[in-house]
Amino acid sequence: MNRSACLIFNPVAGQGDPEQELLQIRTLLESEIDLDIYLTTEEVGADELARAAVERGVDAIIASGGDGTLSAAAAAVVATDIPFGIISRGTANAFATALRIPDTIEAACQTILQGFTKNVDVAYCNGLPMVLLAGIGFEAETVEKADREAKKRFGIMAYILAGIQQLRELESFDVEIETEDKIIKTTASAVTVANAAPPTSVLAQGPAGIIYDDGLLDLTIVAPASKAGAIAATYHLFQTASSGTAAERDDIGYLRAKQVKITTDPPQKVVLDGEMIGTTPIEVECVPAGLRIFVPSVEETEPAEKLEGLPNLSIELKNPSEE
Ligand SMILES: Nc1ncnc2c1ncn2[C@@H]1O[C@H](COP(=O)(O)OP(=O)(O)OP(=O)(O)O)[C@@H](O)[C@H]1O
Repeated sequence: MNRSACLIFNPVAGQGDPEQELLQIRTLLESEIDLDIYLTTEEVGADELARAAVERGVDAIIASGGDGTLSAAAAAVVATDIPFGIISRGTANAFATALRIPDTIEAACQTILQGFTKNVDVAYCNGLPMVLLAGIGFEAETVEKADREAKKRFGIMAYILAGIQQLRELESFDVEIETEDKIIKTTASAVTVANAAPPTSVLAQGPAGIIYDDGLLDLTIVAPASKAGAIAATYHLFQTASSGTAAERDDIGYLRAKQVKITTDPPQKVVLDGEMIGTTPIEVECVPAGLRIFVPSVEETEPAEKLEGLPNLSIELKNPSEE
């Protein structure tokens, strides 16, 4: 007997041809999975459609769209034990990258077809489900500045341009961070509480690797003293994210905690999984193993070598025994 799933599809997400993409998904999945397909509209979002699917008691929920669609659907699936599939078709694809799920339609569908699932942590931030991260300070501002029009025109560049613009307006604030075992007070320009984060969420990259199934949140505090310092700190975090090492600058701090309460003076804007949700204070609590997602059976490893494409390339294999 075939498996079955509810597919929630955003027909305006990303820069591809949505009709073509839906057809591709159906072609790949429908050989083995009976799909009940729902399209999001401006009025009825992925959250509402996913909640209704949970109530119907479906076998699996698959969401396809940009980060907005995926996190809205995931939020409704938290703590239900219904397996959740992700087919990413957005600009940044932060969600899939953070959860280490392939971001091409074909590979994402293969992952779902293989049927291998894993429980990952989620969190609640001020009572709202959080899969990736909550950003206070300039990460929050970046999202607000990269509007939908700009994203459509410039893709991922929109985020970078918004980030650069934000650096020029850098402001610091007093912050108090209360975890289950300590209270930290300092001055900062950005505080990020991550459950999972892609390397492009630079301001979350204080610790050496963000672990999404350890029952803990990863906090990064960035406190540069000047604009030049902000650029240097951001660049350092970018490097640590790429190399998998922990940040080592006086103006970057990091810690892990099960739960955290953050108050700032003055109040700061907060972005939760890519959406503005208001201002500080926030309270974030990790929900260990709160979401069951389809993942590749073998984690993809980065290739250690890439040479193809270089001009006039020739590769000669040496056999040491013949020397
Ligand atoms: N049928 C529709 N018509 C217009 N807007 C829609 C429709 N369906 C969903 N939306 C809107 O799409 C937004 C979510 O977009 P989503 O994040 O999935 O894609 P994206 O913006 O292209 O991706 P990314 O955030 O990665 O750039 C929501 O604001 C939602 O209201």
